[in-house]
Amino acid sequence: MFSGTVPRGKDEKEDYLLGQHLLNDPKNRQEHDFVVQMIREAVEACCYNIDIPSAPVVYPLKNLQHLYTPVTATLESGYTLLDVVERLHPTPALGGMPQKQSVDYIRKNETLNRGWYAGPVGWFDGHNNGEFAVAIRSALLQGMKPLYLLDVASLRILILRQNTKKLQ
Ligand SMILES: C=C(O[C@H]1C=CC=C(C(=O)O)[C@@H]1O)C(=O)O
Repeated sequence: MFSGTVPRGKDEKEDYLLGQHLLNDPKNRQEHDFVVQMIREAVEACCYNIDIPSAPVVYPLKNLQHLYTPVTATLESGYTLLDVVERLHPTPALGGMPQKQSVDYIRKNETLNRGWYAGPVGWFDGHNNGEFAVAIRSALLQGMKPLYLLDVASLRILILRQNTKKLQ
């Protein structure tokens, strides 16, 4: 799970300092922890063998660095991948918290229409194989003309495969 962002530095030293600043920034750490705790509660309802590190690490991408906490768990029998997706989306990183009140508040008060801002996208089969990601800041194109264009990025929140039965 990714939440908390800084840019990459222009050289190795600046890159490291930015990453360390992110890692030690109380606001980003608290927000990250809100998401981790929500994910913990969501997977506890349908998984066991839940493994969540006590602290995030800095995860560098091409232009950004994020705080990253990998979450792994095994799905209880009787549940499907969609049960997990339903419980996880939207995390506080996307919809705020408490979930219902903040999503209601955003819908009521935000003047911008987010359109297809965020949603789980993926696949599953009848054997509980599958993989889902949260697509965020998506564009809806009609021809080549954007109807909604916020930016394009994606955030992978979970993977489930029958051979490992792991959720990440
Ligand atoms: C919700 C967004 O980003 C999420 C994904 C990566 C880092 C995030 C952050 O820095 O908080 C967000 O959780 C967004 O860009 O609209």
